[in-house]
Parts: sequence; C-alpha cells; structure tokens
Amino acid sequence: MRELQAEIIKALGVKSNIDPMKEFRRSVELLKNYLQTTPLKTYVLGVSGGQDSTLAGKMAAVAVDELRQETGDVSYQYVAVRLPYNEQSDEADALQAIEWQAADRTIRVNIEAATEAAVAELKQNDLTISDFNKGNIKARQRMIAQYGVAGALNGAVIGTDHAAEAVTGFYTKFGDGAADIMPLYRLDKRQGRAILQALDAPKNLYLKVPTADLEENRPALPDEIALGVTYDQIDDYLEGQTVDTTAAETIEKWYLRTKHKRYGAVNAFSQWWQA
Ligand SMILES: Nc1ncnc2c1ncn2[C@@H]1O[C@H](COP(=O)(O)OP(=O)(O)OC[C@H]2O[C@@H]([n+]3cccc(C(=O)O)c3)[C@H](O)[C@@H]2O)[C@@H](O)[C@H]1O
Ligand SMILES: Nc1ncnc2c1ncn2[C@@H]1O[C@H](COP(=O)(O)OP(=O)(O)OP(=O)(O)O)[C@@H](O)[C@H]1O
Ligand SMILES: [Mg+2]
Repeated sequence: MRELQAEIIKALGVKSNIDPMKEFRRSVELLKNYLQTTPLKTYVLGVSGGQDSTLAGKMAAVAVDELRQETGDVSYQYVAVRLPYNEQSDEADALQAIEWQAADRTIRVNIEAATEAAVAELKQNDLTISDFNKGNIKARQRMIAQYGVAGALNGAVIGTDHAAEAVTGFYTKFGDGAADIMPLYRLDKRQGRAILQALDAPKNLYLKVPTADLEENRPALPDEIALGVTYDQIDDYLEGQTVDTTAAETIEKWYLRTKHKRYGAVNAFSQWWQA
C-alpha cells in the first residue's frame, strides 16, 4: 500500500469491509447519544434527492423515533429541508427520499433569491463572480437556511460528509461542509450504498449518479467528472486496495490540496498549515 494511502485510511477511519446494518446502528446510536447530551430536540437535514442525504435522513428519522419511544419525550423530531435553487430537476427523487425516511416534518426554502441577492451585492464592488464561485454561494445559502431552521426549532444540523468526500475535500467549506454532526463520516460511497440496500431503500435513490449540481453552466455535473476519478477508484483506495497510479495520484492531489478544509481556521497556535 502507498504510504499516504495508509495515512489517509487511518486519519479517516475507513474499514475495508463493513457489516452494513452494524454501521447503520453505529450512526443511529451516535445521533441518539449526541442529542441527549444537548438541550436540542430536533435534527435538521437538507434532503437533495441524492444518495448521501437519503441515508443520513433515514438514520436521523430512526434515531428520533427511538428517542421518543425510549424517553417518552415526543418533542424529538427529524425535519427534512428542501433547498431547491428555484426548480430542481430531480425534485421527485427528493420527495421520494423524504417519504421513505418518514421525516416528521418537511420545510422548503428556495435559495434562489438569497443567492441572487448575495451575488448582485458582490458585483456592485467590481468583482466578477464565476459560475463556480456562485455554486459555492448556493451551498452556503443552504447552510444558512438549515441553521435558520435549527435556530427556530431547537435543532442540530446534520452534515453528509463521508470518507470519499473527505479525502477529496469535495464539499464547500462552511457550506455543506458545515454541520453539527456527521453520521456518514468514516464510510465510503459504496458502503453508504450498501447500507441503503440493506435498508431496502428505493433503488433509484442509491443507484443514481452522484452530483453536487451547483453550476449553471454544467447542470447535474457528475462528481466523478469534476474530480477526474471514479467513486469506485476512491473507494478501492480507501479500502486499502491497489488502484492505478494515475487514480491514486489524483486522489492524493485532492487530499493535499484540500487540507485546509479538514482543520479549523488558522490561529497563532496551529501548525498544520506549515507542514
Ligand atoms: N490552501 C488553500 N487553498 C485553497 N483555498 C483555501 C486554502 N486555505 C483556505 N482556503 C479557503 O477555502 C476557499 C476554497 O474552498 P471552497 O470555498 O470550499 O471552494 P472549492 O474547494 O474551490 O470548491 C468546492 C468544491 O466542492 C464541490 N462541492 C461543493 C458542494 C457540494 C459538493 C457535493 O459533493 O455535493 C461538492 C464543488 O463542486 C467544488 O468543486 C478559499 O476561497 C479560501 O477562502
Ligand atoms: N437541492 C438540495 N436540497 C436540499 N439539500 C441539498 C440540496 N443540494 C445539496 N443539499 C445538501 O448538501 C449535501 C451535500 O450534497 P451531496 O451532493 O454531496 O449529497 P447528496 O446529494 O445527498 O448525495 P450525492 O453526493 O450522491 O449526490 C446533501 O447531502 C444535502 O444535505
Ligand atoms: Mg447531490
């Protein structure tokens, strides 16, 4: 195994083999335990219609249902948040995911107006805002909306970052990367898929092409095109298998380049950025 590969696997805590239901329970227990250590009663999660939020939302729904039963406190709830930028082409998938999860409540916030207002104000200052940059602003508007819901409903925000995204830093810093709890962290993409399969989730939700869908010039751009490496290759790498050198180098390039996302803001005591 490559030296950096072993270091990454250890840092992200990825297993080469999982028992899907055991990992599901581990995440559900984490969600239950965390809420009980806080004054909070609600889990808040943006549900896009993609694989990751389909899984994380199911974990949240099961966690709060068990908490209600075990404690008798009926105020525990899971709130799914629809966050379209105007119309969303795969809206039906998002609604299907929420129904399958059996969310206690669904909230809808269209992020288009807030995004456009932010971009327009920035442009007043003689700045060019690229489509790519605007995509990250959309992800941050989704973060603002979810924390708005959390603030109103005594909630904690769930993030869907998992090992295959953490290794590539494929998320918006302080956008979808910002959350209170990350139940998928440690799992790679195929492990998340295996859990959904074990849970008998609708196949179309876990077999669909992963996309951040943030760019207007390249709608529904597959993550694998953006990254230049496939999830199968990333998962193989994370599970300690040998992948071809080009793929391994691409993954490692992303890992090293996005180190700043896996640490807090630099201060006078931090040293990670000097290495
Ligand atoms: N050393 C460093 N090199 C580069 N940037 C550094 C930095 N240290 C701090 N920074 C800060 O980080 C910022 C760049 O990071 P960031 O804003 O995240 O931007 P960036 O990493 O350039 O873009 C985010 C990527 O994640 C993808 N994404 C986003 C959201 C969801 C998903 C998904 O899978 O669904 C994927 C998105 O398509 C895009 O490819 C800079 O503006 C700077 O403030
Ligand atoms: N249109 C949206 N509506 C609600 N939440 C969204 C939307 N787009 C992104 N999100 C939130 O941002 C997270 C990151 O997006 P990401 O694309 O990585 O995950 P996903 O869409 O759930 O799964 P996949 O990666 O397979 O597409 C989502 O899991 C979800 O919580
Ligand atoms: Mg997606």
